Amino acid sequence: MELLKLVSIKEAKEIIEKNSTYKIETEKINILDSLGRILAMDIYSNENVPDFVRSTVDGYAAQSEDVFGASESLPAILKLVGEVKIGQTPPCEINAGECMYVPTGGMLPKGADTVVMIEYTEKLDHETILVNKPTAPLQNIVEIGEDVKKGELILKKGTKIRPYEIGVLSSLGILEIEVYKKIKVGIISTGDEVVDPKEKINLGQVRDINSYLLYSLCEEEGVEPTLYGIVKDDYEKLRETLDRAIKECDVVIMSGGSSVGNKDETVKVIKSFENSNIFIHGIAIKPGKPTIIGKIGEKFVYGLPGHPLACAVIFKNFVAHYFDKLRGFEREDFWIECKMAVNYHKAQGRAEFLPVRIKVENGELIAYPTYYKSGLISCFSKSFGYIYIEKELEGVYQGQRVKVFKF
Ligand SMILES: Nc1nc2c(c(=O)[nH]1)N[C@H]1C(S)=C(S)[C@@H](COP(=O)(O)OP(=O)(O)OC[C@H]3O[C@@H](n4cnc5c(N)ncnc54)[C@H](O)[C@@H]3O)O[C@H]1N2
Ligand code: MOO
Repeated sequence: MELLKLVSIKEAKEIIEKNSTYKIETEKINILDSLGRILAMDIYSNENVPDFVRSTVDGYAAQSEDVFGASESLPAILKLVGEVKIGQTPPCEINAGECMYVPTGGMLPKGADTVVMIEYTEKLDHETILVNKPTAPLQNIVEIGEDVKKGELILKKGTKIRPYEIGVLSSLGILEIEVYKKIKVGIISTGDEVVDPKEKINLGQVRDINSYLLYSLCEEEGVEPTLYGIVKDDYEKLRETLDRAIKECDVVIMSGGSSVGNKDETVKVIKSFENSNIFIHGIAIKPGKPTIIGKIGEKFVYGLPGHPLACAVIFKNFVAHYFDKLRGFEREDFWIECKMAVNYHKAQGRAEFLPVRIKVENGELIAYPTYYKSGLISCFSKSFGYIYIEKELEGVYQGQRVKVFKF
């Protein structure tokens, strides 16, 4: 029986990168439809935001020199020369010894360099204001271009659009942006024992988890999944479904039948396509060892392990990574540092992704492994994230500080 030739995680990622030649087209969309999409252009600001000096409080625009040293016992006395209306330009400039009422968000009159909050003033009569607290130059104001400067690169190609990016774009009046089209991903579950959850199952059968798991993982990545259903371990049917999926999608993910058993047809079926090339069959990772990654023409085809946990771990590490490459997205992984609750001995020869949940004990974050087998699914839903244990290590010790990455 042929043994799988395992590549390391690093090698697998490099192979994926080297083979990422497929081009994803771009499209122009309204910013309200752009949440989670990846920007396909650099965006420069063509104006200053704000483009006028703006007050951040309700109060009196004044010259800071005039209110320097003002106090309750010795207030500064200013002449009120008018009022700024919100959304309008000030009626006039102010000079030394003068002030003008300005609302929050109102434009500062020329001559003013500070705004005294209304709470620190007293209106003596219709044209006299007493100020009993000093304000420094530039206090309580937003300067021209303080938010965004004209000509500034505000969003880089490859940025994932969040609500905050949409806010910045609307502040500049940019309502249409160019993003990568959603990557179309075909999902095929295989296995004689796998049954659609809508149907009744018999002993020995299992409900299809992977179609649902992969579909939602795809949605989380902002790509467009299509389910091609469950295909029995039948070479012709699998070939026919893969042929259809590869024509209709940019990437195809199959699950099940990736190992070396008698009925594991995935490799045979991929190889039957004239223009196919399998560049990975086996990664030194737990869970997820018997993973297949190849191409049919220019399009990537994945054969993920049938075990649901393995399927999810491989998706996160090697499918999402490929989506990133196609869209120029640089992912940043953040972690939470925790203390390990117990000793954990890792399997030899493979790097391991160990699911954990976090508890707070005596003010410390403690990571508890949610003991798992890769054929299970519920331990992931009980976990916060995972710790990564390198291939060369034997395991992790109780009390050791570990990095917990969120799922
Ligand atoms: N002799 C060996 N046997 C196995 C090896 C090995 O190296 N030598 N590797 C094991 C590892 S590790 C994994 S992971 C699995 C992967 O197996 P396959 O990818 O070939 O998947 P199947 O055999 O088709 O299924 C495995 C398991 O998962 C269940 N399954 C499959 N599809 C679904 C689905 N859509 N929803 C829910 N569950 C699914 C299936 O019923 C099996 O229980 O191979 C080990 N064996
Ligand atoms: O790689 Mo397998 O996923 O350990 O069971």
